[in-house]
Parts: sequence; structure tokens; C-alpha cells
Amino acid sequence: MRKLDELRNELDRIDDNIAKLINSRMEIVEEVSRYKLENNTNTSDSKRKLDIIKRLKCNSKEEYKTIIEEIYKEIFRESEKFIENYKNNHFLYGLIGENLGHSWSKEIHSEIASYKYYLKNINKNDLLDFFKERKFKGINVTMPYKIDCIKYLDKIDIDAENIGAVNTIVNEEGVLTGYNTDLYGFEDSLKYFSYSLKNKKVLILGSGGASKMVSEALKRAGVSKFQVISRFSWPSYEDLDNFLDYNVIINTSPVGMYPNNMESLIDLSKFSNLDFVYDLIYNPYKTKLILDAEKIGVKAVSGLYMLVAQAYYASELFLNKKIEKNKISECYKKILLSKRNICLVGMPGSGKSTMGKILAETLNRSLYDIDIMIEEKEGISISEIFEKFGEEYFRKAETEILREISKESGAIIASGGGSILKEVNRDLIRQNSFVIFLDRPLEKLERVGRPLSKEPKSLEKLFSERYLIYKEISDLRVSVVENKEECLKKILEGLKID
Ligand SMILES: Nc1ncnc2c1ncn2[C@@H]1O[C@H](COP(=O)(O)OP(=O)(O)OP(=O)(O)O)[C@@H](O)[C@H]1O
Ligand SMILES: O=C(O)C1=C[C@@H](O)[C@@H](O)[C@H](O)C1
Ligand SMILES: [Mg+2]
Repeated sequence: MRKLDELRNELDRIDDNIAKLINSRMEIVEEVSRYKLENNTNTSDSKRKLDIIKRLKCNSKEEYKTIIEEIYKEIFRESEKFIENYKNNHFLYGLIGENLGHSWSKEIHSEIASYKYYLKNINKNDLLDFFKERKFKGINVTMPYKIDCIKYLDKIDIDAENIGAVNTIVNEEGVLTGYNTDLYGFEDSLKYFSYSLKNKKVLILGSGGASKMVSEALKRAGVSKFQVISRFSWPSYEDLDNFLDYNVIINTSPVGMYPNNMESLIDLSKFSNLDFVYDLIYNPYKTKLILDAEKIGVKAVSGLYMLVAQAYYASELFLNKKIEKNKISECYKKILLSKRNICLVGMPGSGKSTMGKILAETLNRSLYDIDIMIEEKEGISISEIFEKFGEEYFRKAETEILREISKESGAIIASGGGSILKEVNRDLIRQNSFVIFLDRPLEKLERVGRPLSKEPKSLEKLFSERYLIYKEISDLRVSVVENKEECLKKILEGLKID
């Protein structure tokens, strides 16, 4: 038998190795912490932990299995503690709320200032601890905590107090002050879009924190009358007939917000004096309410500019310094460009798939080629779908796919040539897309494998039926030059991307 000293020396060597390995493990855990902070991911994955313990026990001697289990439980506990602490210590600037998957605030703040800004989902039950610890320097607050958070503050700014909701909190040496920069963002947006609410009769849809903010803004703007419409009390959406002479509708409710795109509770055509619609929602860029307003020629504004402007004012408060005002419109334009899809429309064979692919590669964005997606789903070619099931079947499949794809942000969409014939498809495309019409001379259009334009005569007919619709739906018309690189250049110039 070996002597005790000898055995202890052996243990020391093994411990050195274990400590080295634990250090290496913790370095990875630190990377995981960073990843989880950046991506707003929750810490614990119980199934994964159980699987690991099971695997490690499999590789261990029968009499050591429990030891392995206990040691690993401890390693997991400590690692989780480390991750939680890391996330709390590094969450200096950011947004708290309940479902932040939809938020664009991270990108916006990184355009406006140089601090790192993170998103943090918090459960109602953890709110108290979060504010007790108060490790952050400056945060934004969104649904559903804009009202609830007030009780944790030490001070509240007068405008936020009048509104009764807070979206910005600054921590100055442990003292928390609440502000409402949504108000200033909203007011700025009206100036940017040159609309004055003075002497207007305004309907506000929704009765939450954002509705309170808009009510305050309306008082400050000197509106002649305003009315909040709420699902829960009088007047509700059933009572709208009493307000059909109103001039302005402002939606502060989440109806129509991603992922419930295309929902609206209002029939705008009934309103006789409507001249302005404002939807505070920014994803989708154009809600159904906005698309409907545009269709009847009513000026309509989306929530994106306001979102950028409120972030700008929050940034000034976080940093306690002035930031150049032109940052707002610069950032607005950048975010609009990066978050809107680019949808290519045009005649069959005009180059939508080809230029879509090149654009996606150049801009490093996802590509959705609707025709290809239908072929993949059905397992046969477009020509075969037409032959076997007819055009109506194809059109249905096209709308179904568009309904999902058009909710995306920042993607390239190669649409089917005839998709713009249906109003629902036009709405789906326009909600989030910058639409580019690839206008290619008739004689250059490829006709092979395209059931509706096989014959020259039918191609001419399609052209006369569709040309005006392509022009009307598009934000940009590009005359296709017979050189793909030149064509790409023209598209990028139109988009103003260098
Ligand atoms: N700018 C261009 N210069 C030269 N050739 C081009 C250009 N754009 C597309 N092409 C060619 O034109 C043909 C048709 O292009 P493509 O298949 O991309 O059209 P499409 O609009 O997607 O058609 P469909 O509506 O049938 O899906 C292809 O052979 C492609 O290589
Ligand atoms: O969705 C978002 O990212 C936000 C929405 C509004 O509540 C803002 O007040 C908040 O600052 C950020
Ligand atoms: Mg194509």
C-alpha cells in the first residue's frame, strides 16, 4: 500500500488539474453569460442539466455516481449564480419589460450613444428585487411596467407624474428618478411629420400607459376635444358611431402589433372629417390601421419616429448631456432602412429572384423567394401546380406564405409576379416593405417555365393588366439594365446604400 504522503501528493496533482479545468470551464461560463446578456436569454435550462448529469453518471463507477451528481449540482448552482451576477453587474443601460423580443431599442440606442444597451425580460415577481439592487445607471421601462415601476422610485419628474407613467429611470448615486420621454418623442414626431393637433377632435384608442401619455400631449397641444376608447369601459369600440365627426385617431393599444399583424378594430371609411391617423406601433412599420388610412387618402404616421425620439431623450438623461438633435432623424432613417424588408415586384421573368439573391448576398440579409417557397412546400414546380390544381390554388398558397414572411424585418422578398393583383397581398407586402418595381422591357422578359406568360400575346395582356399596379405599389421603380452588376448598383443607389 502507498504511504499517506504519497497519496496526498497524488491528490494535490489531481486537484491542480481539477482547478485548472474549473477555470477553463468558468471562462466558457463567462462567455455564456455575455451571450445571455446580449441575447436576453434566461439562465436556466433544467433539461440540459439533467442530461449532463445522466451522461456523466454513465461514465462513472457505480459507487461514485452519487458523488458525481452532487458535485455537478454544485457546479451548476455556482455557474448559474455567476451568470446572474454577471448579467446584473453588466446591465447598466437597457430596457425592462415583459416580452421584449419585438423591441428595436437596442439597435436604436447603439446608433445614438456609445454605451452598451441590453434588453431584459423581467417577471412581475422579480421587479422588487431588481429595483432594490438598482445596479443600473439608466433604463427604459416598457409594457407592462410603466405604471407599476413608479412605486420603486425616489423621485418623479413633473411631466411623468402628470401622465402617471414612466418609461425612463435614471440612477444617480442610488437615487432613482423617473421620466416620461415618450411624451417628448411623441411631440417631436408631430413636428417632424408637420401635423398640428390644435383645435382638432381626437379619438385615442386604448387606455394604458401610452394612452395617458397621449392624453397629456393633447392637453399641451390645445386640442379642442379628445375621447379615450377602451375595451373595458364606456365608450368602447361598439360606441364609435358617436364619434364619427372626429378629425384624428391615435392608436395606443397593441391591436395590430407583431405577431398579430393585420388586426384592426376600426372601420375608417365611416369617419367623415378624418384627416390624420397616428399608430404608436412601430412593428409592423405600417399597421392595418395605417394601410387603411393611406387607402382613403388620410395622412398616417407610424410609431417608429417617436420610438427613436424617445430613445434620444432617454439617452440625454442617462448621460446627463446634450446630444445633437439631428441624431434623431439620422437614426430614424437608418433603422427604417435596416428594419424594413425590401420586396421586389415585377413581371414574370423580370429578375426578381435573380436580383433578390444578389441583393441578399450583398446586404447580408435573409432571402425569401415566394415562388421557390411554394414549390418547396408543394413538392412540385409552379407549372405543375398550375396544371394540377389551377391558379386559384396557387394564389391561396401564395397569400398564406406572404402572410408569414411579410412579418419579417430586414429581409429581401422576391414576390411572385402576380401577387400584387390581390389587395390582401398588397397590404401584406406594404406593411413592412420598401417595394422595388423591376421594370424590364417586354421583349427581354424570360418566358420559359412561366405558365402565365408562355405566349407573347398572353405576356402583353399581363403587362397591360399589371403595369399600373406595379407602379402604384412601389416606392422605387428601377429600369432593369441587362447587366446584373449595373442593375444592383441602380437598386442600391435608389435605396441610398453605398
Ligand atoms: N439585370 C439582369 N441582367 C441580365 N439578366 C438578368 C438580369 N436580371 C435577371 N436576369 C435573367 O433573367 C432571367 C429571369 O430572371 P428571374 O428568374 O430572376 O425572374 P423573376 O422575376 O424571378 O421571374 P418569375 O416571376 O417567373 O419568378 C434569368 O435568366 C436571369 O438570369
Ligand atoms: O419597444 C420598445 O423598445 C420601447 C417602447 C416604448 O415603451 C418606449 O417607451 C421604451 O423606451 C422602449
Ligand atoms: Mg422568380
